[in-house]
Amino acid sequence: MIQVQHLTKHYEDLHRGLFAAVDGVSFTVGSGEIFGLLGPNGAGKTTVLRILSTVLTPTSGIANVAGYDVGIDPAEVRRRIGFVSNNTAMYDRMTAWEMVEYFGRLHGMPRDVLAERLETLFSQLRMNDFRDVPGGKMSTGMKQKVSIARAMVHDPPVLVFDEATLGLDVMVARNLLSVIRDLRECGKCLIFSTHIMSEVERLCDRIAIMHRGKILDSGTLEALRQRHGQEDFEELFFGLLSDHERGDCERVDCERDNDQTCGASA
Ligand SMILES: Nc1ncnc2c1ncn2[C@@H]1O[C@H](COP(=O)(O)OP(=O)(O)OP(=O)(O)O)[C@@H](O)[C@H]1O
Repeated sequence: MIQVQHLTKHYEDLHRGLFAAVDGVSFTVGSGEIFGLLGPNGAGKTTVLRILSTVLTPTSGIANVAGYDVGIDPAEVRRRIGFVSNNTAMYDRMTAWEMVEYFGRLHGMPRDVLAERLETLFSQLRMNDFRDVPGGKMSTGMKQKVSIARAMVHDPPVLVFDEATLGLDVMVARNLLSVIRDLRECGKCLIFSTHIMSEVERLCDRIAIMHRGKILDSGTLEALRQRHGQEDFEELFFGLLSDHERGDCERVDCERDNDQTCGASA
C-alpha cells in the first residue's frame, strides 16, 4: 500500500548549509498494518510524512501510495490518504458536523454519499454527543476527534498520524490509540509517528527507528529485540542512537584528518 525507496529530502539553512533532513529512507507498509516511525525531534519523521501526503516534493527517491507516485499523480494520492497531526485548529463558529462536512465537500463527495458517510463516521468515532458543538466550545479531545474525522471523511485506505497524541491528556491519547487499532481491524494502512517509545511498543506491528534523517533499523519489536540482544526497548533505542552519533563523530574526525593530510601534502 505504501512503498518508499531511497527517499531523500535536502534543505538548506544558515547554520547547516545544505543538509539531508531525510537521507535514503526505505520502507513498506501493508493494509491492516500499523507502522511506527520512532525518532527524537528533528529525526525527519514529519518530512517523510509530508512527502507521502504530497505537501513536500522529495529531492530524490520514490514514494508510492496505493499504487500512485506522489510526484507523478499527487491528486490520486490525496484521494487515498488522510493526514492527522497534533494541529487541531478549528473554525470557532462551525460545528463538528459542519466542519467534517466541509472537508467532504472539498473532496468533491456527492451530497447523499457525504450525508451517509458523516453518520457512519460520527458513530464510529463516538462523536454524536457533540455534533452540534461549535469549534470555539470544544475540548481538546473533541477537536482531535474532528481532526481524525475530517482526515477520514473520504474513506482513504491510508492514514498518517504525525505526533497525533502530542498535548493530549492520557485519557484522550488512550482513546486515540484505540481508534487507530480499530482502523487496523478495518484493513487500513496506518503510519504512526511519535517520539514516545511506549506508544509504538503498544500499538505498532513494525517499527522504524529514525535519527538524523536515516532509518537505523526496522522490524517487529520482537525482531529488533533479538537482533540487538536487548529486551528493554528504551535501552535498545538509546543504544542505536548513541552508536549512530558516535559513528557520525568518527566520520567527521576522519574527514577532518583527511582534509589536514591533503592540506599538508598540497
Ligand atoms: N523548511 C525547512 N527548512 C530547513 N530545515 C527544515 C525545514 N523543515 C524541517 N527542517 C529540518 O529538517 C530536520 C527534520 O525535521 P522534521 O520536522 O522532519 O523532524 P521530525 O522528526 O518530525 O521532528 P519533530 O518531532 O521535531 O517535528 C530538522 O533538522 C528540521 O530542523
